[in-house]
Amino acid sequence: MKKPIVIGVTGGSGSGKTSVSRAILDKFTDVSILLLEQDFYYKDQSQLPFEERLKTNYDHPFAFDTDLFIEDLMKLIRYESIDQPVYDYAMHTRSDKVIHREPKDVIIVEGILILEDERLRNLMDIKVYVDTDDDIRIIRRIKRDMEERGRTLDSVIHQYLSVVKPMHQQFIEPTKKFADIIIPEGGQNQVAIDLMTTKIASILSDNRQK
Ligand SMILES: Nc1ncnc2c1ncn2[C@@H]1O[C@H](COP(=O)(O)OP(=O)(O)O)[C@@H](O)[C@H]1O
Ligand SMILES: Nc1ccn([C@@H]2O[C@H](COP(=O)(O)O)[C@@H](O)[C@H]2O)c(=O)n1
Repeated sequence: MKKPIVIGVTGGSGSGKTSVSRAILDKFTDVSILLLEQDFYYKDQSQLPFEERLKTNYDHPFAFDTDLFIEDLMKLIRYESIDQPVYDYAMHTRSDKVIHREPKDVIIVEGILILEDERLRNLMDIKVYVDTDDDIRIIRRIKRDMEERGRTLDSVIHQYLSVVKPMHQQFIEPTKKFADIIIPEGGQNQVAIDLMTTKIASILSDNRQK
């Protein structure tokens, strides 16, 4: 039976997962690809006061609504559409909007903990870990969180040292062993992007001949 190709792209925060995923996406002009970000599936916390949401550990598997994420991914694999939740980083909760997404022949699933859950891993055809040094990741994160996610320098540093770093070591780094491909230094690794693109094109061509 026809089935979309599912590519998982993981790595630590700021490693370049989104940049790698977009670089792959940009390589395909004639095939439309769906990018499904795990971050959109952070649990809804609208019932909690804002001050309480600040205390959540966003780098622990419990922070995600993984059942909903799997449910939506399975629908896309069955070529059914989904209403994807939308996440607001400044408010630390889901927004009341959803985005209607149509299924595609290629799905890129991207996020810090996508290889942590065995059920998710089993849905992926290719698993990629973007491996970037911790110092580079924290520098990128400071810049991004201050420019795009409404954070202060002190809050980014405090969150990194108290939560992001230990959770990375406990939950994210160990998932490297599940990866088929480990890409050093994120989005600028053109050789890795080209290899991935060639592999995806070859699977697509095989699928068309079936
Ligand atoms: N190879 C790279 N060189 C320089 N900056 C990069 C590179 N890859 C990503 N970035 C920047 O670092 C930040 C985090 O990258 P992103 O792809 O969003 O990482 P992730 O999705 O893993 O958190 C972004 O602002 C992005 O523009
Ligand atoms: N309310 C939130 C939700 C998540 N985060 C942080 O986002 C990181 C994951 O996103 P990347 O794009 O960096 O992979 C994760 O490390 C969480 O700490 C947050 O700060 N606030």
